[in-house]
Amino acid sequence: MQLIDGKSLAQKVQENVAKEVEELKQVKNIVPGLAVLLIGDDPASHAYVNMKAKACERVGFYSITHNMPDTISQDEIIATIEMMNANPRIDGILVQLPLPKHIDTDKILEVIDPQKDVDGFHAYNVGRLVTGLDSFVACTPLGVMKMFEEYEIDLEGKDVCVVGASNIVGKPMASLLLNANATVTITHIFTKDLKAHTSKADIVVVGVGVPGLIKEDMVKEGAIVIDIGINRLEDGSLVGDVDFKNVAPKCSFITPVPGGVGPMTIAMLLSNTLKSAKQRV
Ligand SMILES: Nc1nc2c(c(=O)[nH]1)N[C@@H](CN(C=O)c1ccc(C(=O)N[C@@H](CCC(=O)O)C(=O)O)cc1)CN2
Repeated sequence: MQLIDGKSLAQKVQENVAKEVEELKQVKNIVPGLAVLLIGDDPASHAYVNMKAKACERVGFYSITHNMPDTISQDEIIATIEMMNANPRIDGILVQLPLPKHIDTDKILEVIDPQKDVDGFHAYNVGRLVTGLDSFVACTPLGVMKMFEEYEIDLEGKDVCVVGASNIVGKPMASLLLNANATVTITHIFTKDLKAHTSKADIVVVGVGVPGLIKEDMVKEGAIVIDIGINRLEDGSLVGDVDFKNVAPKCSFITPVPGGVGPMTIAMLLSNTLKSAKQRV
């Protein structure tokens, strides 16, 4: 069994981004800029946004965080996004999710200029991804693809079971895998027999937020298991959606939580923002 080390890979991606930022500054006098909108007081969202701001600082980006109370109106959020759309120093805009219940997430995401949509959540970029065109791709699934590349895991013709069909993880993950010529099954809350699907798969990718959902008898011998789940337990510890201790011995490759896919999310956000800055006109 080989552990896929997301922490080290994320570090490597960040170092490469930092080098490219230095070049971009010297050759074109461009400093990539990221704007983050953080609405409400969810502690996990605050922690992730802080991590993003620190990562931006490390690689030499300009970044701004718009911290807003959860009493804010939808129109005020839209006005802030429009301001960022028009700001020439800003190459990437993201709205930290989840949003408070009174805000319509789909409406908010549609306002972001698709050319600055470094989270890849805008319908324009989702459509381009599905059709196999170049686009901004959601950071977590993009990070998983980077892991496959780094560990030379060939996807062509592989049976992959994606557990979870969310817009930010499961669906873009399935599109990326399909574009890489894998045979993809997406399972979700209404799937009748989850085990029937996972146990046949060469690769299982899970991101649903249910601690320990994937058990030893649900994966085949030699499977590759990618755990996108991030669940904070009452004792403060962090676990994924896979029963790691019992599943790992059966796997050829597996990602841990923490230190697996999570750090790749921020690394790929930096990479997407750099890509956007390079496309500045
Ligand atoms: N607008 C977005 N919102 C959310 C996204 C996203 O990509 N865009 N993803 C998640 C949260 N997220 C980034 O926003 C994120 C999650 C986890 C990690 C991470 O590095 N996790 C570490 C553990 C960190 C800890 O101790 O808490 C790990 O798994 O090792 C980074 C970013 C939902 N919202």
